[in-house]
Amino acid sequence: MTTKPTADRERPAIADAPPAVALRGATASLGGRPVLRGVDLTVARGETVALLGANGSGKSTTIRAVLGQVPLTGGTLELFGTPFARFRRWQRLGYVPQRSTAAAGVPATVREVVAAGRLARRRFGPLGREDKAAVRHALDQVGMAERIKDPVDALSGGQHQRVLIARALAAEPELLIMDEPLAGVDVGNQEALADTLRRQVEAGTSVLLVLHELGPLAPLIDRAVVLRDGQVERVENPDRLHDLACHPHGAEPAEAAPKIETGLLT
Ligand SMILES: Nc1ncnc2c1ncn2[C@@H]1O[C@H](COP(=O)(O)OP(=O)(O)OP(=O)(O)O)[C@@H](O)[C@H]1O
Repeated sequence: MTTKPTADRERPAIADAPPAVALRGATASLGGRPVLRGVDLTVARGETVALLGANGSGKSTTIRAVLGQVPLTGGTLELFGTPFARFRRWQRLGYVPQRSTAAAGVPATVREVVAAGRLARRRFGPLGREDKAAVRHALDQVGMAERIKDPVDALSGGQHQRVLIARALAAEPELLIMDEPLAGVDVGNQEALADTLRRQVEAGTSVLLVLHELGPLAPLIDRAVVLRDGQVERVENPDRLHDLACHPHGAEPAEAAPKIETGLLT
């Protein structure tokens, strides 16, 4: 894990910067059914926010709404302080989709998949030196550099997942959005990925991620937003303090809230 990208990230100063994500009163429907029913979600610059909740509670839909993949029927969304309709700087975002939706069976090499993470940063055409360094660095970070020439079809599920994480890292994003990034990844590699994510966070990256189990990522989480039936049920800090600013649905006292334990919310 030695290669470094040649370009610095050119981040703006993050003190006092508008939040990476500001979703307010978001409503959305899928298949004619309301799926998000007034979700408020803020990810401050440099913050790591976990979305938790039972199957079908709206976690993936929330992050897909943040990415513009699910249109809002109500409420507002701002990314880095820019109303969504005017937001164009997609290179500031990296996205790791839910594994089942990402396994499309496309014939591509590991290098090609990870290089796709550079698309928002460059014109079409051959990879430049910076792109190649970023691809190599991202693969180093997930421990997959040795498989760079392999077809992704030849990877196991967990290895494929690590390549998808590398694709998001290759974008050198200021906001990483990940849908169950550790699904199918073995414990040893979960620890390694948690370490990678910790370095991203230390470098100032904001992170929004869907998790079923906090696992080795637990120490990184600043706030956990628990969804239920398309609404925020509660918001918890690691020390179980509530963030009322982000919890418009009536938070219970912290001592009454059940402790967030691995696997208990699903
Ligand atoms: N394409 C779709 N058409 C219709 N309904 C959908 C569609 N996608 C999701 N839904 C519904 O929206 C609701 C929220 O789904 P979502 O995928 O956001 O849940 P989730 O919290 O991410 O669940 P999981 O933990 O199972 O990934 C569910 O009831 C689901 O059935």
